Amino acid sequence: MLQIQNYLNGQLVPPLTSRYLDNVEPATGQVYGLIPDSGPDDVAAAVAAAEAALPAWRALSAEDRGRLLVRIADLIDANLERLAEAESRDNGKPLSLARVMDIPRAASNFHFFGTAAGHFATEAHVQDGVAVNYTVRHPVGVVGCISPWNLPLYLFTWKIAPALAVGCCVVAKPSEITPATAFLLSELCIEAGLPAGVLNIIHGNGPNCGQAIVEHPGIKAISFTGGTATGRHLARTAAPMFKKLSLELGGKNPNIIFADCDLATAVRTSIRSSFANQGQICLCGSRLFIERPIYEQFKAEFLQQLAEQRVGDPQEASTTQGALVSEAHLHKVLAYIELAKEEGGRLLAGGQRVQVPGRCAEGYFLAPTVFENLPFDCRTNQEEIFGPVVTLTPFDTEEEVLSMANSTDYGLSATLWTRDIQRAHRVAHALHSGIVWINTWLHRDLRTPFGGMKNSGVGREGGLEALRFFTEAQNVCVKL
Ligand SMILES: NC(=O)C1=CN([C@@H]2O[C@H](COP(=O)(O)OP(=O)(O)OC[C@H]3O[C@@H](n4cnc5c(N)ncnc54)[C@H](O)[C@@H]3O)[C@@H](O)[C@H]2O)C=CC1
Ligand SMILES: O=C(O)/C=C/C=C(\O)C(=O)O
Repeated sequence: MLQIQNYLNGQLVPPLTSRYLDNVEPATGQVYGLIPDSGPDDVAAAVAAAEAALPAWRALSAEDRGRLLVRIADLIDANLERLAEAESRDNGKPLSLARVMDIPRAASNFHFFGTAAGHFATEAHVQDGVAVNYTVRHPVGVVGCISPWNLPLYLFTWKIAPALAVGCCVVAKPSEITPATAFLLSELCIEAGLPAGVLNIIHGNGPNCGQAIVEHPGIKAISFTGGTATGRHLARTAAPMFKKLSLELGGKNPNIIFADCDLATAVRTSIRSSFANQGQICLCGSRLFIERPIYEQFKAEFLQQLAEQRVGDPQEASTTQGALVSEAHLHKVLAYIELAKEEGGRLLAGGQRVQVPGRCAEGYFLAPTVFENLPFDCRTNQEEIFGPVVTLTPFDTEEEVLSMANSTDYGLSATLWTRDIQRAHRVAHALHSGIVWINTWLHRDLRTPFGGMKNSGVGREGGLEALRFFTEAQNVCVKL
């Protein structure tokens, strides 16, 4: 049985609470490990360790800090197979996906921010020969990073790496549902020689452990990715303490397909943007809007390619759809499928739990599900389902599709498919989304601002935005 430990002040230690939570393998429904059920005392010890480590860590040159981060990136690369297996087992995602997406991206996060810190220049403003102002960016101090279960190591490292790069020390909590790769990362940090206390990984649930991180007065900034309701609660706690907040929350993203698109590429990519990671990516396009002249053709080709998806044991090479992350999440998604039927949706594919024979008989598998005939403003089309469930809706005009696409409380990402370059830019600029992909999906450049509008979040991650978030700007004015 895998028994996970906290990474506190450079050591792997049991929680001060002495309590543990079960860790369940979603593909089998069986408990396969234990994770610390840490509480406020564990968090306080982590903050104390981080505060003690801070002066030496921030005094290191960006190059020296970067060298350590790149060493961690190299160790992630060297342990790719072990990490991918752990991620797949913990989350239910296909091993093949963890191998090519989650773990390589975790290494890229450390590599990118390890090298980026050396390019992080300060600004200067000269006032007509009268004065010069220059901006110093100091590390914020000890920061909290709280991450979700859908892309566990990928999102955990996306927060930790920029914080460490600029000289902050970190108290981090991975999701209690998928703690395994964060634990393996703590072993790699020890192997890399990361100084004690610079990064502390405390495991536990949201209300006890996450809440204690948000409430602790020693934590100066919080970077959070997760559900919108949790983000709202977190903001309510942190705002009166004037903590800096970066919130990456939910999405209900439109995928707009115009009749002049490259249909084959649009269909193939839309299968991925609908169902990758069992639809459990905040960037998945769950509302497909198709221009009426190609609606039937798109639908037929989409359903034909969907039939080639294989729901099965995440460890098998042929599997494209693994298990949903938990029994509770499976039931949440199944409840939305019932709601879609009640709202008048016509079921075109899926809609039911899948029984995978053998070791996965008790796993949380769901057939990729497609509905049509639902109004754009029904709950199915407005609320985040965060699973392999999409809707198809025809449209006639650009104006109509924009009003449907922008109708939700979310504004994270959007995809549009067209060969008309002017329309592509016009529609992109009119979409209320922090991220717009034209003729592609999840094409990432780590330098770009990443985040959402409306209820999809506050602030931006990525590139300079992340480096700025984890620093305090101080202006120094010198009279010439
Ligand atoms: N990136 C995204 O957009 C994600 C969206 N979701 C959405 O959120 C829904 C709920 O999923 P959950 O697993 O419950 O996500 P969640 O938002 O509750 O969990 C994310 C992280 O926040 C922590 N957390 C929970 N309560 C907290 C608190 N009071 N203070 C500090 N940290 C806290 C959790 O332990 C976890 O590490 C999902 O069904 C999905 O719709 C979930 C995960 C990722
Ligand atoms: O940074 C990325 O490429 C992806 C981020 C995805 C999320 O934040 C999410 O699914 O929660």
